[in-house]
Amino acid sequence: PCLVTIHINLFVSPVVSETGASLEFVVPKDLADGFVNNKRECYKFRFNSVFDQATKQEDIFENIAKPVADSVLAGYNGTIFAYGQTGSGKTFTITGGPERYDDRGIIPRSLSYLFERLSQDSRMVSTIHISYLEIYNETGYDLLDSRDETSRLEDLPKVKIVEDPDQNITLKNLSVQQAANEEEALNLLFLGDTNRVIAETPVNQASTRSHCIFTVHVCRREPGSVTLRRSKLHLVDLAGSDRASKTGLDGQLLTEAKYINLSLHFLEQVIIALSERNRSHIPYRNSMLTLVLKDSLGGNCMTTMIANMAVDKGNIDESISTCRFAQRVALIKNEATLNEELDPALLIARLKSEVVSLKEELAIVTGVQRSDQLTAEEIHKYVTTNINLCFFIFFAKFKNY
Ligand SMILES: Nc1ncnc2c1ncn2[C@@H]1O[C@H](COP(=O)(O)OP(=O)(O)OP(=O)(O)O)[C@@H](O)[C@H]1O
Repeated sequence: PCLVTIHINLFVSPVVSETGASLEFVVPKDLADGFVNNKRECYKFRFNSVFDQATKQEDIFENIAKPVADSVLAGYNGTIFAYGQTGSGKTFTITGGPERYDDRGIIPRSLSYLFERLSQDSRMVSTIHISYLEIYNETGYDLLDSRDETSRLEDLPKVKIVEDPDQNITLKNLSVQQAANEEEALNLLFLGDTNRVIAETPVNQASTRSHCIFTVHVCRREPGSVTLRRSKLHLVDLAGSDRASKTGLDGQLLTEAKYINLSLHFLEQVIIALSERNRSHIPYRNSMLTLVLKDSLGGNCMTTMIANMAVDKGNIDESISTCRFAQRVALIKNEATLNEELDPALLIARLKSEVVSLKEELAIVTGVQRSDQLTAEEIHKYVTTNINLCFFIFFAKFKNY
């Protein structure tokens, strides 16, 4: 199945027309000059769905996040990422607005939904863990650090990527904390968001210029079963995609803009490579973002991209560039598979209890009670076999000489 879906979330009243799930930008000749392309006036893009500024957060959750959360409960990985220029509503969509309860975004609604569904399903034993990572200028920071000393981003624990020989990625120093219920999970979200805000200064609005990845790790098993089902839900608030060339920045801001542009460029490169069927090499290693999302973009994952746009006249070129990026993402076809694995400790316990009951059955049938000690006959058989084997090896070596 095609698992990459693109949804457009419009914030500011559009100067574009929406027809079903497509968007049409009509750029007047005078505006086109110096902005986009003064030859072409009409740009049309098709998407899985288009939401205008009147759409409620609840509708966004029902249409976009709920199907992904359902697949996570079924044991598949899921990713939802919000892409778009600064101020287009990415944080509002992913986390929500601070003022009204109805403005809760995808993260709190997904947590609430996951805990509700897990509590209804008494056939499975489930646990939820949370991690929250911020990537700023190619360095990862653990947002779930609960020490009170954080006043700058640099005070947070730095997260390092470690790759094992099988090219599996682990994130060293990123805490993964258990949440027993919705309230505990929301407290972790709050802790992470507080660290995000504290680490900012008016000069350094890091959250605007960093990528934030909130991950819900779900582990499920039937009572007594040795099979574990592990899945992850990544909810990603990307840095603003504004093009550095246009923003007229210098100094630290320019450095940040370059990092963002570069990491989004590498994200695009990975996406393009994934959409080409015969490509054997996917350039995940170029940036921390693509390495962290390695199993969540093209691999074993249901990926949904939300392209946020502030579609007013001044932003028309950024909006068209966002649409173009979204169209390229739509070309990826993922094959998601169920993440099942055996728990070795449980497997050994099960095999041991099977041995005990088989011994009991055997004792009933043969009338002989087995113990863990070998019988004299078994010891004799074992010793004779070994002597014969040594003799055979000696003979074979002797023949070689
Ligand atoms: N659909 C919406 N309804 C009401 N307010 C919104 C909506 N979308 C965004 N806003 C408001 O617009 C402002 C900018 O939105 P937001 O911070 O989510 O943008 P952003 O894309 O995350 O920006 P940045 O890249 O700087 O992080 C915020 O004050 C937010 O509350």
